[in-house]
Amino acid sequence: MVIAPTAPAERAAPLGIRLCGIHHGYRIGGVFTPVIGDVSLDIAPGEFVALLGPSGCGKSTLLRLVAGLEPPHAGQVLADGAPVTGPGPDRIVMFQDPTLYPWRTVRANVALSRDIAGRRDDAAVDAAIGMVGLKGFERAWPHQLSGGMAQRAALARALVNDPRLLILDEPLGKLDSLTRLTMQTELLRLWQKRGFTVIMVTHDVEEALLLATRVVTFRPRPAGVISDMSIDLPYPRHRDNPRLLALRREILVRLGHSEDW
Ligand SMILES: Nc1ncnc2c1ncn2[C@@H]1O[C@H](COP(=O)(O)OP(=O)(O)OP(=O)(O)O)[C@@H](O)[C@H]1O
Repeated sequence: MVIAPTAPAERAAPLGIRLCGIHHGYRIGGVFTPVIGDVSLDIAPGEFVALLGPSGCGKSTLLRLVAGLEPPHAGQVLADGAPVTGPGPDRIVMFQDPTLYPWRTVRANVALSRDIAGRRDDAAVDAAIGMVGLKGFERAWPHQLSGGMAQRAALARALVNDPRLLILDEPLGKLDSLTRLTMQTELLRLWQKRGFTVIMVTHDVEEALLLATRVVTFRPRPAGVISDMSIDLPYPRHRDNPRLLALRREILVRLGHSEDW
């Protein structure tokens, strides 16, 4: 297993997550529908874990449980051994849509979570903006940004509070393919530099294999783990690496796609 380089001493230590026998479901049209069925996973501090599975299988639901946005019906989510009972500043979620406030500048958007946390710190805001390459755009409004820049601003907002766990729900899903490649590199660089734990949902098997130390695949209705693979490939990874291509094929087959994909 490849773990991120050790974080500098002043950084908050990366968070370890343990999912113990998680069951969850929703009432849809008056009928209870199981969505997650007995999922257990152990995610070590500093790991970069990608979750893959068919649409609607419950990946985002699992992320919401880890974020503490809702409690599981059964089982437990533990963060560094302590039960997760609600959202916390150590576990930051980033969604597919950047959800920037249109009436706030880039700087004010990035500073927002810091303002809410009552920890005004101009240097931290500047550092986060610099880290995602938006220096010079602090005073821009969200409508003046490209899709990739808006997603960078959202990433800066996620990083400004020095998260111990970054929870990413298809964060690059709506970007064009070139911007997506740049953002993948950026995300990897930030993870290697900052050393936080990452749990990322993606639909892109190649993206999972380029970035993650571990790829977990799920079956649907209710979601259960099909496979859990450590990806022992050095960084930077190349999409045409034969080992990566073999893993890609293996994962696609496990997800029920034909071998000639
Ligand atoms: N708040 C909710 N109320 C009722 N049903 C919900 C709710 N959230 C999710 N579901 C249901 O739970 C199931 C899993 O949804 P979820 O968004 O977790 O899947 P997903 O794997 O992330 O899907 P996708 O890959 O398409 O984003 C779906 O059937 C969905 O209809």
